[in-house]
Amino acid sequence: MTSSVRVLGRNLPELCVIMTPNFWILVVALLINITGFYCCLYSEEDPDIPVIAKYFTTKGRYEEVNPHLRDDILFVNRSALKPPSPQCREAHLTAVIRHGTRYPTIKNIQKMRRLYGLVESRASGEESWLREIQSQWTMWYTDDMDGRLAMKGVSDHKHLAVRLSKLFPSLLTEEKLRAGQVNFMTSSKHRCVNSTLSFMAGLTEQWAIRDVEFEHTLNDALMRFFDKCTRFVEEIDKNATALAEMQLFKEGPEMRRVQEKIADRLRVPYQSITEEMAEAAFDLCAYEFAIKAVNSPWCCLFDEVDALVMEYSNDLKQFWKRSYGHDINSKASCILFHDVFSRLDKAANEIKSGQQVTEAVTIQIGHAETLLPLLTLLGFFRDSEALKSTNFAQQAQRSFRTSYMMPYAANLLLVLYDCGNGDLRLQALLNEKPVAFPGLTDLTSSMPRYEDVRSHYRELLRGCDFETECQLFNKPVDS
Ligand SMILES: O=P(O)(O)O[C@H]1[C@H](OP(=O)(O)O)[C@@H](OP(=O)(O)O)[C@H](O)[C@@H](O)[C@H]1OP(=O)(O)O
Repeated sequence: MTSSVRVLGRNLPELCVIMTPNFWILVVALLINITGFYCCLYSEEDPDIPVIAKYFTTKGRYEEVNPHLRDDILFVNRSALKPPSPQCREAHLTAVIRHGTRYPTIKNIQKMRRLYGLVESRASGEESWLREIQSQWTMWYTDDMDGRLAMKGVSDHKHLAVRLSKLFPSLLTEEKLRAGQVNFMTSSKHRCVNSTLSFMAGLTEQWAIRDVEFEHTLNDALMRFFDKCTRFVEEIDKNATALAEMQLFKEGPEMRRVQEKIADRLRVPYQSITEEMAEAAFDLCAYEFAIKAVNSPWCCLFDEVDALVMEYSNDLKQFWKRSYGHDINSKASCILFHDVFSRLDKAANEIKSGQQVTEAVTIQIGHAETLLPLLTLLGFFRDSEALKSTNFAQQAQRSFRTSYMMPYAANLLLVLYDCGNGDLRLQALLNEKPVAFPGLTDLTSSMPRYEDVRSHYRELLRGCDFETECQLFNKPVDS
């Protein structure tokens, strides 16, 4: 991706049409050198997309993980599914989905408000992006927004529903929906309930269904298992030392340099740009883009080097609070793991006994902290080395990158195929892209036999007891 510069509020290419490119490049280079004039970068692909949009971690858009959707939000590629033989037919779909694009939580809105006050009153400079913040932009986020679903989040789920009905045209159908063979389960949080209603609306609008309303069940035991797991609550959620690596990185040299560069761009004292202020600025850039599709002037406070540091800081949070950092993080999702496989087993047994599959589709809508522990339990995105405060440089090519795994509306799909003669296959898709089960190399196809998948996870299927794992013994963290 090439970058271009925005000078005096206008895109450089527009200015270049009247002079030879070399002349203008020289002028800009001189401007930067003489005045320290910081130009805000944007991508040549699309000036409305911040160059740093690919580093927004759990506050990133689904479209950045599936760029083809920027042009056609309803595009699907069924040929990517590749069942091992033409006689295979999809028999059951379980989808564990994160809610859609949301507003910031109240704690972050308050940080953003403090940052805006600082920039409005103390920053100085003639840069167009700074003048835009100080004279045009207003702090429009209010405390009552507190993590609620944004309108973009409604369309995230409406569009996802339509794409899944196109991806699985014999499963997610109007007939099955009306027959009660499509079940909806959600976290009780408003963003998840509203995402569920949006997903349903995507289907009912597609099929012009107006004569019936469909039910959904609130199930926090499954969708918010982390709240119910005593050991997680006591040893991780309430224990600041569980996130020590994240905290050390936030106080370390890489983050300090980001803070200094922001202070330099704003021409304010270094001590006024704390790590929290840097995080608030990064969040403002991410939320303005995710909610309004705007390449906000706040994004001009970061270059790509800075964004990689901010991304790693949030990946450290997710790694140590929701993933491989502590064993209980993923073991807390045992209850969801068993729920998913119990439904797959039920469908498999109905197929083997020649019965109709009673539950064709289950849509389960939760949070990043619902999906990430489950992906961890299944072994996805595990690196050889843990993410630490001291190995940022070595982790540049890590697979544990929440910008890729966990955007708004992120989803894990498990599709059971009946290939005839008792041959059942199971395919996993993450964010609509087929993924192999980690460590399960199936020689015949990308779609392993269901029994091979069950065998691969036999220890978890036999054990992984939520009550046992979540009991608060005196055993040390990570045992
Ligand atoms: O930093 P914030 O307050 O945004 O963190 C949120 C979580 O957002 P995330 O860290 O995943 O970007 C939010 O997860 P979500 O999937 O529901 O968006 C979580 O529900 C909320 O409690 C905050 O998590 P935290 O761990 O309590 O900071």
